[in-house]
Amino acid sequence: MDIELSQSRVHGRARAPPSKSYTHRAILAAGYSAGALVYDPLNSADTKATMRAVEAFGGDVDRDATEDRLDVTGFNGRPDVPADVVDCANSGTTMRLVTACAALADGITVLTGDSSLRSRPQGPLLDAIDDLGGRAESTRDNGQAPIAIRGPISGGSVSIPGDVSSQYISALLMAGAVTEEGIDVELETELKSAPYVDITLEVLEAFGVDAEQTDDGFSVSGGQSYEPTDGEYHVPGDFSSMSYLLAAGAVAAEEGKDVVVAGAYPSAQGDSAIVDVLERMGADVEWNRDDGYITVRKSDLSGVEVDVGDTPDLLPTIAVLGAVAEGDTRIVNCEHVRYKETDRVSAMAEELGALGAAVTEEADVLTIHGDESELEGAAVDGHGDHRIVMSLAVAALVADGTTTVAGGEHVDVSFPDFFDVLYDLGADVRRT
Ligand SMILES: O=C(O)C1=C[C@@H](OP(=O)(O)O)[C@@H](O)[C@H](O)C1
Ligand SMILES: C=C(OP(=O)(O)O)C(=O)O
Repeated sequence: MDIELSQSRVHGRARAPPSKSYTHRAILAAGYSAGALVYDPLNSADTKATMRAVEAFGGDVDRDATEDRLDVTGFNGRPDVPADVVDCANSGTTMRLVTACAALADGITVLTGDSSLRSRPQGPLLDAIDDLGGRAESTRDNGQAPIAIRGPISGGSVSIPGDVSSQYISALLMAGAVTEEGIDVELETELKSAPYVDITLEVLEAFGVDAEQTDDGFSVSGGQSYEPTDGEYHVPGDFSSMSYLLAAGAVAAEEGKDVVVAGAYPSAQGDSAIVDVLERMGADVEWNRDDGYITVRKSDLSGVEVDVGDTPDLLPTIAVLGAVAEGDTRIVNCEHVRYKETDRVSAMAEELGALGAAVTEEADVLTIHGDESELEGAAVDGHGDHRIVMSLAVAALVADGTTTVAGGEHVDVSFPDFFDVLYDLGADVRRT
């Protein structure tokens, strides 16, 4: 589906969707338990893949739309061997978290996904499962899905690189809690995307599971049970999704009016750093942490340097801000952002370039030269990636004329009603 957007001004109040990262973990943690209620879940293509996986392992996930809740019957720490191949669709989080869960089952689980997911790196996690006494193989022997995992593992110690995906560590910690021996993870390199492991630790704690950071990595003891307080868990709002709405306000809010984003309570999400990035760029932004909302007005932005080591998902949003700002915006420490649904470093360089931005791409750095950028409406491609689509839609609000973004349907991965929210804020947006 193509989305046509014309230069627009926006204002008003919006609510960001619930956090994708917390929802995945809450659904799987509820699966590891005897059963739990997950309130305010994100219902999106990616989180549905995790729901399907919990069902494949013998659990059950029922959606109660009136209560905005998922009623999860768990498999109580002992996943069945799935009766069929598990399709993780476009979701890296699902594939990684489910790989470690599959290693607990007494048999073989086969995981696959769409063509994007089948090109993303799984090798380090497969090696870790092997080292823990299971068998894990890529069917094409290239470290990518489809993958086959044979369990059961009983825990142990393992070392793993930290600079490919933090999801490997989250996966091992979640599964390790219900092994006999527990799992110690030693990091072979510096950890990228570290706040996502903090999110895992926060959800584990909410489900009564102890896990901790150690001098050289992370550790979880075995023999634990997942039991959330009062049998329920509440998912907070998603700061990665909020970043598009905040960026829209910063570059395109109507004169004298603001964009207010609700659902913004503090949590372990590294992507709340978007507020700090906007402030550093000179945006007029205020975060009321107690009441959970962020207010932003249009302001003149200046280029800054941003290290996205902890916050890879912010790269597309920051790149768009950079194209509107004065001077250079240097996004550094971004090599791991190439291992996402698409290579987001090169996708943003290409598509912002098509809109008239001047961009320099290096292996680990993306520089947007705001002074040499004049955004003009054009036909751009979302590269089948929800974050590329949403960030290009923000760029389209300031580009002269009309922009067409191909692949608008991919927002269903993390923010299914993104275009409705943008429309309600006043954007001139049409599905074609
Ligand atoms: O664990 C998670 O929920 C996520 C971790 C990050 O991936 P990496 O750890 O692979 O960088 C992030 O990019 C992804 O959107 C969600
Ligand atoms: C990379 C992302 O998710 P995942 O790794 O779960 O596919 C994302 O949402 O930007």
